[in-house]
Amino acid sequence: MEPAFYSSSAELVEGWEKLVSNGSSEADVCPYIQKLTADVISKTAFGSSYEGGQRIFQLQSEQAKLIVEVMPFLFIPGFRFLPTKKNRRIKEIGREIRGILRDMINKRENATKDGEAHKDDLLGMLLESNRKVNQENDNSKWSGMTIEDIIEECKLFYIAGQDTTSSLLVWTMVALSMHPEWQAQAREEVLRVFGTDKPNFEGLDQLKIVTMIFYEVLRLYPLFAIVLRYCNKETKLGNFTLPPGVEIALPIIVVHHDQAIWGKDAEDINPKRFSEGISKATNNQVSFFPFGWGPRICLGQKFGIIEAKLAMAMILQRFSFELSPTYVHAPYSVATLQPQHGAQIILHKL
Ligand code: HEM
Repeated sequence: MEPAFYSSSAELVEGWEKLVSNGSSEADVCPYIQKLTADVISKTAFGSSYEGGQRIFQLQSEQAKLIVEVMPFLFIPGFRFLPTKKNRRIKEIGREIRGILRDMINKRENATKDGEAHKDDLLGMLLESNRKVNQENDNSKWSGMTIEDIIEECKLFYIAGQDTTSSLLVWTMVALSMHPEWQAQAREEVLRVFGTDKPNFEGLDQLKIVTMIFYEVLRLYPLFAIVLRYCNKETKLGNFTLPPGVEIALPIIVVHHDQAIWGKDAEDINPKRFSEGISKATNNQVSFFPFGWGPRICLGQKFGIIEAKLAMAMILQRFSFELSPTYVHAPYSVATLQPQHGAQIILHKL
């Protein structure tokens, strides 16, 4: 993982170094950071480079935008089955993504048969564990995952592993631009731990201020505004009894902004509230859950935080940054919480 995190972050900062060759330059950082996290997930999950997965990312983001557009009509029973232009495009995209992934899996299986494939990425591990389960059962009865299951897992990793970490990094750059005093503290910490050397995993563990800033950014801008739960059986929730079949929305964004929990400055950026860790900041209540909670909690939270820390450390080592006057603060939710009009930031070479 470390080489993929490092090489993709190095590519990002090298690109920005060219951009600021005259000292300073303005850019919407979103596409650069999206490319970084797309590259990392492509390499670690599928062993392919960004170009290999580029079509899947394009299709998934088009699909997410269309889904947000049709959402207001979903209360009409059967609406999603109507052959409207948008519904047809959503289905078409789904078919194209499944086709690309099926092709990727077939190629990998053929390469494995020829003894060529590597097994240390997610796709390799899924196929290998599937092969073992079936061998243990003498291939008599199919008991592993089906190709369709594997396709669904791959789709989930593409969407869960890319948009999330990129949004965290983008919001962190926006927050640190709004609060240069925290940007200075974060840079001081990074330079104290790494100097101008290449960051390593052990050092990333020592970045306490950067971690506090990430938590505060995830509190104010939780990438998923809500998570959903479905009651399989009658469930007691406080004074309520919920019958089976009921779906519950847990509004992360509302809890994270609640003044009764976080105090009068709930709307302000104050990383200090996490200086003694999450349990102290929340009084041991479940009031901070940007990665969800319970058995379905995010599988990639450590992955995402380490990836973001490494990228942020490399950015802080090389640049200072501030918001451009053209930036408009408008968080909106398309699959994840994103700045609606981009994140225009002025980068200065250090
Ligand atoms: C800062 C980054 C991230 C945030 C804020 C985040 C947040 C979340 C949330 C809120 C959920 C739903 C949990 C629930 O329903 O309780 C989730 C699920 C998931 N995430 Fe993440 N995520 C992040 C990064 C990642 C990364 C980098 C990966 C993969 C490498 C990943 C893989 C997954 C997977 C596979 C699930 C589904 C787990 C399941 O249903 O059992 N996430 N994430």
